[in-house]
Amino acid sequence: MIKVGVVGGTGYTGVELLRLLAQHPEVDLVAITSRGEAGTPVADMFPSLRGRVALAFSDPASAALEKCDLVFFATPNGVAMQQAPALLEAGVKVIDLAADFRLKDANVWEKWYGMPHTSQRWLAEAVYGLPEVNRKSIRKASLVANPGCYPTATQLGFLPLVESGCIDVSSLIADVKSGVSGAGRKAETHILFSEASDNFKAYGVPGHRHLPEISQGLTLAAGRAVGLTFVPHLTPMIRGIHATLYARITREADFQAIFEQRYAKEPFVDVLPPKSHPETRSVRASNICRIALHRPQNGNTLVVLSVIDNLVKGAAGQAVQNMNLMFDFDECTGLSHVPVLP
Ligand SMILES: NC(=O)C1=CN([C@@H]2O[C@H](COP(=O)(O)OP(=O)(O)OC[C@H]3O[C@@H](n4cnc5c(N)ncnc54)[C@H](OP(=O)(O)O)[C@@H]3O)[C@@H](O)[C@H]2O)C=CC1
Ligand SMILES: CC(=O)N[C@@H](CCC(=O)OP(=O)(O)O)C(=O)O
Repeated sequence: MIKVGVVGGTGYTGVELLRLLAQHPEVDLVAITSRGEAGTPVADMFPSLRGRVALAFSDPASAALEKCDLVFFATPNGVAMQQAPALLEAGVKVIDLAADFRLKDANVWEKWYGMPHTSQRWLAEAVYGLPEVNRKSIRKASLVANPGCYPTATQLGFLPLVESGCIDVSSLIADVKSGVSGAGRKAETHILFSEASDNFKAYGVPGHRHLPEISQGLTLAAGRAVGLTFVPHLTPMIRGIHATLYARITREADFQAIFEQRYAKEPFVDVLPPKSHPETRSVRASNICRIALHRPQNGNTLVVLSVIDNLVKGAAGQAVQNMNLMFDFDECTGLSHVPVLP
């Protein structure tokens, strides 16, 4: 068993982590922090965890996190880069669910996140936690930067094509929809029930902070700079991401076979039969990404459909998958739930 702490246990990714960790046979949860709720039993705030998590929230300053083998940060952007280095220097492994260690260039980080990076040493050491790309490095990492939710669905959908050399990587288009839990648990007007339900809108069209993260990953996969148009949308559902991805063919190939071969050994990527239409509810509460490929009217545009649960493969589940790799557990431990319908 490993001793695990969670910094930021009151947000949606925090409680999703607790749901998964409470059922993980190799994990002993020893600390869950909240500054605002210190002293409150976790199960008082989240009755779904009654009988499964006996801890109370503790203040991060007094939580003895340095006694853990692994600490997850499920905190807003900018927190882990301040608090994780001391733990890492004490030999504790860290997985950050926020964006602090995702962008390799500190100038790009500052441009998109509006604050200087305070831990460039650990930024250089961090491994981007997309197991389908970096499995070997994740196994040896002390610090894993867990990918964002839109970047997970988008990169998994584009990767086989970008790696194949058979598409024009300068004209990629990602039209992606997210459920409202993607915005977190904080009180904000645009995610009030009467604003977000029975409504649908694009946002961040001039530039969203996941654009540089997706571009960074696809550029590495392509071996040259990619050109990407990324448009996120807010949909009136709670969980789920649906990415509709467009790529122009430059060389003919059996694209369905390319996808099937690329993900043949991936436990959490399911390539559907040709012409399928994956639904977000087919992955709800699971760590699975389902992908389907289309070639409308046999033209020269490929359309890839990629769905995930933003809180699981897009956040907490992928973080547990990374933990399994870092501690040499079976990669699927604690992650074999069947999706929830309806
Ligand atoms: N929602 C999603 O689908 C996804 C979210 N993410 C990322 O995961 C991270 C967490 O998001 P989400 O779960 O929505 O959480 P919230 O942002 O709603 O919650 C943040 C948590 O962090 C704690 N916290 C806030 N500030 C500090 C601080 N300075 N020091 C210590 N703890 C702090 C809060 O508790 P308290 O203030 O009481 O200490 C709370 O428990 C974010 O960076 C988000 O971008 C990533 C992928 C998907
Ligand atoms: C629907 C919604 O609002 N989604 C969030 C992105 C999800 C997220 O938390 O991303 P990071 O981990 O990179 O911060 C947004 O667009 O800001």
